[in-house]
Amino acid sequence: MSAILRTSEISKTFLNNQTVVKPTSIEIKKGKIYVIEGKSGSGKSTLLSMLGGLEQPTQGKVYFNNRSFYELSDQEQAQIRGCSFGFVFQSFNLLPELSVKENIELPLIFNENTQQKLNVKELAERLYIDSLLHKKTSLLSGGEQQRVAIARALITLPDIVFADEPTGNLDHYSTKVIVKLLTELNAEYGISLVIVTHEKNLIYTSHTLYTMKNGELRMENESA
Ligand SMILES: Nc1ncnc2c1ncn2[C@@H]1O[C@H](COP(=O)(O)OP(=O)(O)OP(=O)(O)O)[C@@H](O)[C@H]1O
Repeated sequence: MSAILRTSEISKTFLNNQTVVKPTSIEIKKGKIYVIEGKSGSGKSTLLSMLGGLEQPTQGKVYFNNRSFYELSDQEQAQIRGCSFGFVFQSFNLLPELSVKENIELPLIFNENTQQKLNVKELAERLYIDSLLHKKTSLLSGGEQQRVAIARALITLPDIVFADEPTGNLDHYSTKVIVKLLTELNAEYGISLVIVTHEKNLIYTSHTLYTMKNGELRMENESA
């Protein structure tokens, strides 16, 4: 199967001349789960940001559906980020004054071309936050907030979800709910997942496991 997203030797060097991601080529295929493990500071988040269209590589190219992403217009890039990519960060990034429902619907408001593909109530039920839909997110626990962030990332039924330690610091229950939903939606809709995590159940379900060490990505194992 051909890759939806691929890179040719992307690297990132910051202004202090520190190369935090060494030349890396990776392919993201439809319906596959990729996990990246590695120590703090090894370059995982920087790599994820470059793959997700959030940070331009210093060298090399990122191709989404065979088009060089960072050479597209700002509008085209925003459209791909809004419609085809979903993001989940460890820090939730929710708007505290808005309700759970409004936060989940944010991608639909920010980008006029974005379409709602999943039903808010149904998604909320699957994440056990349906009774919280009208509450402000500032009133929720960390685990509940992350489940809202997951719903927001999935509402457009993206091709790829990028998640940076989505279950870091969360309680066992929220972790279990999040792992279950991500793996179910991967199986049901063929959403590809690219996840930076140390969570053993996500590592267990991954099709390809990578480790990042001093900016170098290494494939540890790959299943069919
Ligand atoms: N904008 C920036 N300018 C300069 N250095 C940066 C910048 N962003 C990240 N770095 C540095 O790049 C290195 C890799 O950071 P990165 O966040 O990618 O690592 P990580 O593996 O995701 O770490 P963690 O697990 O702690 O999140 C770190 O040394 C960090 O300080």
